[in-house]
Amino acid sequence: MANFTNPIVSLADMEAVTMPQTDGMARDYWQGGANELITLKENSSAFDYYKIRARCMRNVENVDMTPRKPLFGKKYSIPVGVAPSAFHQMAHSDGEVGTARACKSQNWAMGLSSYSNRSYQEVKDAGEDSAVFFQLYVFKKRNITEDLVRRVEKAGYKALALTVDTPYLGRRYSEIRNKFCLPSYLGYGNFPEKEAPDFEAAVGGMTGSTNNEIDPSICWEETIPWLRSITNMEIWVKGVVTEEDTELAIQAGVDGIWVSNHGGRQLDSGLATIDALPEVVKAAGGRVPVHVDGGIRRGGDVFKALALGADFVWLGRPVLWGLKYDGQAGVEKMMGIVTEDFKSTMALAGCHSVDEINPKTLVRIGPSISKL
Ligand SMILES: Cc1cc2nc3c(=O)[nH]c(=O)nc-3n(C[C@H](O)[C@H](O)[C@H](O)COP(=O)(O)O)c2cc1C
Ligand SMILES: CCCCC(=O)C(=O)O
Repeated sequence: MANFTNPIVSLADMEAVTMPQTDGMARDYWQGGANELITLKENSSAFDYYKIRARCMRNVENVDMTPRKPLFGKKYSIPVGVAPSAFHQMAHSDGEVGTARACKSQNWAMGLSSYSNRSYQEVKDAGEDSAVFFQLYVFKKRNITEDLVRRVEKAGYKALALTVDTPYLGRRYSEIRNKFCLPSYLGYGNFPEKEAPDFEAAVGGMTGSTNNEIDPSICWEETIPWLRSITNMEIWVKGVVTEEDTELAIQAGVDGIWVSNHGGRQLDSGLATIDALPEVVKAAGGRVPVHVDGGIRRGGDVFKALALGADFVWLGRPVLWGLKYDGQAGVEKMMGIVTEDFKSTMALAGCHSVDEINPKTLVRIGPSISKL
């Protein structure tokens, strides 16, 4: 463990003590976002427009945090999971295996990035029932994607989370300036050496390189049916933020929708995800589950996302802070803080179970959202 002496009682504390001790290239990669960071910042700050209407005198001696619905038939401890993020070995030598062990020990769900350092098989072995989502990028070389999909299905992953907000990498100024590259001693765990996609070539967005391996031509009509033809896993889409795309996704037959703007790393000036969530939930109309990520840092944020209709929420950067803090134990510590904070919010709001967290428990103040 690095030398952290401050008591850590919130995720903000964990961020504050770990980031100054993180190498600049990694710190910029984790903390950065697209362009002027407007969406990155608003993902978190927009939660403050929502206020909780607390009920009292409701005997909250027992509070049950189990999710409203099982996920892939399993009851996790809490409707909060670990979102897929790339290159966990930049935070700790255990990498995604440490993260998966923490998920298994705390009974949390986990998504694994296509760009993990450790392989999907190592992560499945470590995380077992917790390692459920495999986040998919579709590459121009479709045979590489197809082979990967077949391998992760065989390993026991339950669903693909097809990332739909990244036809090109966003323009992340800090990565462009410092020419982000994966340290040479780390690898791409999911690809045989000769097929490893060229992440560095993607840095900079459309102008970064003509050799971007991610296929920017993916679309509803072609890509979802193609994935269906090669896998029996569930197919979810990660990165939907509008009612229009919710409808198209459902028409295309997806099994679930994950509202996300990639933690503000892709399109800058997009809506904060907590503000995009209600229109997606309304358009989905209960036909498929809706999950959300982006800027969630407190138990109150989890509560608000559930109140607005999300079935499950996911954390990105806090997992990296936890890993940096102390590997598996650090991720477990981060999870403990979120769990305590969510439980406390539920009790103080007078909710015994997640089912009781509904739109009536919230009001929104401040600038309103209206379509033009
Ligand atoms: C360093 C980093 C790497 C990421 N890598 C991926 C990735 O490989 N695939 C993906 O779909 N999303 C990726 N994401 C986005 C996360 O899955 C998630 O949408 C986002 O981090 C949620 O926002 P938060 O960090 O504010 O919690 C990454 C995010 C970060 C911070
Ligand atoms: C090509 C993208 C890889 C990781 C990623 O999604 C991110 O850095 O946000």
